Amino acid sequence: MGAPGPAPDSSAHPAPAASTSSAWRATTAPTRLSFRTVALPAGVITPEGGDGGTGLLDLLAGREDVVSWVRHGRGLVGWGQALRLEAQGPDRIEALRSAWRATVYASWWRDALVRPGTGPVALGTIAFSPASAAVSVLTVPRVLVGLDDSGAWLTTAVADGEAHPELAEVLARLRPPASAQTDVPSPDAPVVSAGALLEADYLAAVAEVRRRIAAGEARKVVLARDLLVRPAAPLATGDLLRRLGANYPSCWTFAVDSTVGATPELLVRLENRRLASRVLAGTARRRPGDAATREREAERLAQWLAASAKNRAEHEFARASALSSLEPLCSVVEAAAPRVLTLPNVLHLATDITGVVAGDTGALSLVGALHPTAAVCGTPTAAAARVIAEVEGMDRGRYAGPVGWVDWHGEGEWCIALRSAALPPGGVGPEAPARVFGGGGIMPESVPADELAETTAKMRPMLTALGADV
Ligand SMILES: C=C(O[C@H]1C=CC=C(C(=O)O)[C@@H]1O)C(=O)O
Repeated sequence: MGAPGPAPDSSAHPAPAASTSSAWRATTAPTRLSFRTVALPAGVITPEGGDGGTGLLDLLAGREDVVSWVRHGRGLVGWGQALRLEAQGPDRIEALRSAWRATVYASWWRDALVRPGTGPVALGTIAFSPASAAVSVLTVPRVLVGLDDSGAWLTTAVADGEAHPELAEVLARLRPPASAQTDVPSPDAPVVSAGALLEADYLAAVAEVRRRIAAGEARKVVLARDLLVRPAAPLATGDLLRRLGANYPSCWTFAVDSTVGATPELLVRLENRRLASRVLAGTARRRPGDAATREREAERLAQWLAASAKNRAEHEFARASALSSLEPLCSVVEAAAPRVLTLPNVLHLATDITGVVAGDTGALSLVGALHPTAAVCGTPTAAAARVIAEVEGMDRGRYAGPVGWVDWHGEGEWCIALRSAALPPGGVGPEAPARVFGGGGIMPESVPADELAETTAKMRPMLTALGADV
């Protein structure tokens, strides 16, 4: 791996030291990129849009080929691709971590803001299983727009030696045409069909997992299913994301390499060596209805969930697996008492974890240590993964895998790709179905029909964004 070339100006940040162990280094020399971050004028991008400003997700109206990481209107959106790193197999997370580090080492950047998400950033989506046919990817968009409480910025990434686009040119493209701003849902319902398993087969699969748990093969197994959804008319990925962001503002509305969703589960955020994680497991499903009825129902469900022995035990497995993965990598880890998280479609038992990482452990190393937690796999991990592989009947692809972003010094934010879908390349339409996923933790006392209904409730964010009435 070569040493960095001459800095284009003295404000460029020095690159961190090169990685010494890397499957990546053996195969290819890292690409040299040039990044430039500039602050955007106040009011151009606003959390809610409107008032003369544009919301981050509004920038994606009508677009394919987008990336998104937005919560409460803040985060990152982008388009184009300056670099794509791919990996597969058991070492996929470490290979991506190492390849990104080598890329950063070879690259240059200007960034006077130096805030989380400014400067070099890659967004990633990682397959759930080491045996998956789906590739795990880190992608560097050519244009990335960010917004936090201090304001908005724009990062452009080009190959080293290539000119960055003129700022005026990019700013002119930041306001999509008015025609693209209006989301007109198709009046016709999408066609929804079974994925790997018919509903009856899923009920049988839950019963089979219960039987295996009773036989002592595992203590908890997270089983999932998929549906194929063909909207009546083509739907741009950017418009799908705007619907998800509007309906589930407290979730992370994400899109990376055609993996899209609105997830409530934070795998790990690393900022200034401090980490945060939010473990979710244990669910009560909400019914559609008017606001007042739903609010009363949510209070009742919250009490029920907090007292449910089955859900508390299910949650405890997930909480314990996250803590035991983090402890060896941290100088301090603390977990709050479980609480109830209320979302528009479901309620979950939630544990907030905070900690301080030891040494120079980065976000992707934490992701590698945490994945798969018992929130998406089960307990014990290897036994549960074996049962999933034998009973679920599908390759999960990137569903239930890590999704998020990493910056130049290895910090960033990663969630679990739940409430998600795999979109076909080129976007979803009548001939090109979205594959929507949902799962749930199976415990000895699980009732198959309840577990099936729970998966449907968890699919609701994607199904309604695709135009289905559930
Ligand atoms: C596996 C999923 O949810 C997990 C996260 C929260 C609650 C869960 C549960 O109660 O089963 C699951 O562990 C999913 O949404 O597909």
